[in-house]
Formats: sequence, C-alpha cells, structure tokens
Amino acid sequence: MMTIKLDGKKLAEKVKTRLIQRIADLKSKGIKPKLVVILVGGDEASKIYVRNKHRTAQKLGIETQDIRLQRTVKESELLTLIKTLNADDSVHGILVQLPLPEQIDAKGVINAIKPEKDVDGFNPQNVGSLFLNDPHSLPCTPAGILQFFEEYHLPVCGKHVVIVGRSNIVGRPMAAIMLNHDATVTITHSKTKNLRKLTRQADILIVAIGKAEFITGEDIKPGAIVIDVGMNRNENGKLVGDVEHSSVNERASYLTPVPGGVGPMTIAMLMEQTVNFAERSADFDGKNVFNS
Ligand SMILES: Nc1nc2c(c(=O)[nH]1)N[C@@H](CN(C=O)c1ccc(C(=O)N[C@@H](CCC(=O)O)C(=O)O)cc1)CN2
Repeated sequence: MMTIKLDGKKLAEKVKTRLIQRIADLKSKGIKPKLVVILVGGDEASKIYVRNKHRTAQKLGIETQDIRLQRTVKESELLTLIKTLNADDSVHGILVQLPLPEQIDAKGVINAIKPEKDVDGFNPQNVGSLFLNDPHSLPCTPAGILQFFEEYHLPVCGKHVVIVGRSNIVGRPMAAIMLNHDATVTITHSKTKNLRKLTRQADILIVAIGKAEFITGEDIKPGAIVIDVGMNRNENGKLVGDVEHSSVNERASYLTPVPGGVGPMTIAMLMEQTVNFAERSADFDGKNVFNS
C-alpha cells in the first residue's frame, strides 16, 4: 500500500497564510494581536521552541513579548507576573513553556492564566469546556492534528480512534476532540494490558507516549491512519518519532513524518489561537475556527 505523507510543514504554511488577512483586519480596527511567552530556566529544546514561536509570530505581524525567568524563580513571582499579564488589555495570549522546573507547581501556574488568554488551552476551565463539547480554546498539538483530518478530508465520525498516551498536552484533549467528532475512542497508556492488541484495531492511531519507535508495522491495522506525535533522539542522536516509520510505511494509509508532521502544526495553531483571542477580545466579527 502506498502511504500518503501528512505534510505538517506545508499545512502549517497554509494555516499561517490564512491568518494574514485576519491580522490585517484586526490592525485596521486598531487591535494588535499580542502573545506573551514565558520561559523558565534554560532547557535547550524549550529555548528552540520558544524562539520558533517568536519568529513565527513576528513574521505574521503578531506582537510578542519574550519573558525569560531564572530556573530558580519563586512560584509566587511567576504567579504575580501572570496576574499582571491577565490584567493587561494589550495582551491576548499568555503561554508558559513546559516543562517547568520541579520547584514550581505547573498546575497552579496554568490555573492562574485567565481562560480567555490561555492560548494553550490547558486551564481547567478550558479543558472542561472541551470535554463538554463547547471548546473555547484547544491545546495546540491536538488542534494541529485535527487540521490534518480536515485538510485531507479524512472522516472521523464512527471511526475507532486509539490513542497511545494520556498526557494533559496531547492524549487526553485529543480523546475529547475525537469524541466531539463522533469517533469511538480508546485511550491506552503504560498500564494498559494487551496494548498492541488495541492498536491493531485502530482505524486511526495517535501515538504520543515519548518512546522512540514504540509502534511498529505489526502493531497497526493495514490501511490505518497513523499520527506520530513523538520526538525522541535515538542512540545515534537522530530525531525519531514514537512510530517506527520503516515498518509502518506502506502499511498505513496516511502517516505524519517526524520531523515535519505534528511539530510545525503546533506552532501554527498557536498563532491561530492568538488571532482568535484577539478577535474575541474586541467582539470582532471574525472567523472562529472552532465553530466553523
Ligand atoms: N506551553 C507548552 N509547552 C509545550 C508544548 C505546548 O504545546 N505548549 N508542546 C511541546 C513543545 N512544543 C511547543 O511548545 C513544540 C515541540 C516541537 C515542535 C516542532 O516543530 N518540532 C519539529 C522538530 C524540531 C527538532 O528538530 O527538534 C518537527 O516536529 O518537525 C514544535 C513545538 C512541549 N512543551
């Protein structure tokens, strides 16, 4: 079987291009979309992701503020900063790059971000709305994955979606999104018995477990759509996904590459969410991607 590559780089460009007019419309009404990204500590991968977020935003004409805090910053300082940003009407989106250093309670920090500015969609109020099928914002990686299904006209309704991984960033919100699109959803994780028996039943398999090449060709149903969210370095330092592409290729019908699949979509969706929030802040009569 010929496996079709779900090209995240190309789709991310398309998503960003469709934002240009919306950003121009906002600006013509005196609204400058603004995203604040907070990075605590010096994690090398996080620094790259944050730099890419700023670069992408700036290219689109979204204003950004880059706040860097020492790894040793007190949680109370971070909370005070978020409170100030929550009250600042010029700020439409606030994002705290994860992971946070151990001394900081990530849950408390995420809870502190005003739901209307929570561009990551991680705040419990936004998570609750998503699970009640009334989303205000979607976590960026699952939102990006959903875009693949829309772009390539891949039906979700009635399909068996198996998700490997139950993280708050990908697995759990992804399950809610697929359920909201009338799929039958199974979430599997490290304690699941006979996990591979379940993955073999999936029409759509979404793998976000953080283990290099964990899923192989034998673990999938021929013709399945496979979404690889993993980003791992193998023993040779090469970036590999959670899926072994050599054996899944030509068995899956569609497959996201690593790199160039889900990753670029995460940043594109962050841009879209910032624009959505800027429009909503002004009761702007723009396009709301979640209700379209
Ligand atoms: N507050 C958040 N923290 C984190 C999130 C998030 O959505 N919100 N997700 C990840 C990191 N992340 C964005 O923040 C991210 C990771 C990877 C990529 C990406 O484009 N990856 C490239 C490959 C990059 C490489 O070569 O190393 C790709 O897949 O092509 C974008 C965003 C955790 N933290």
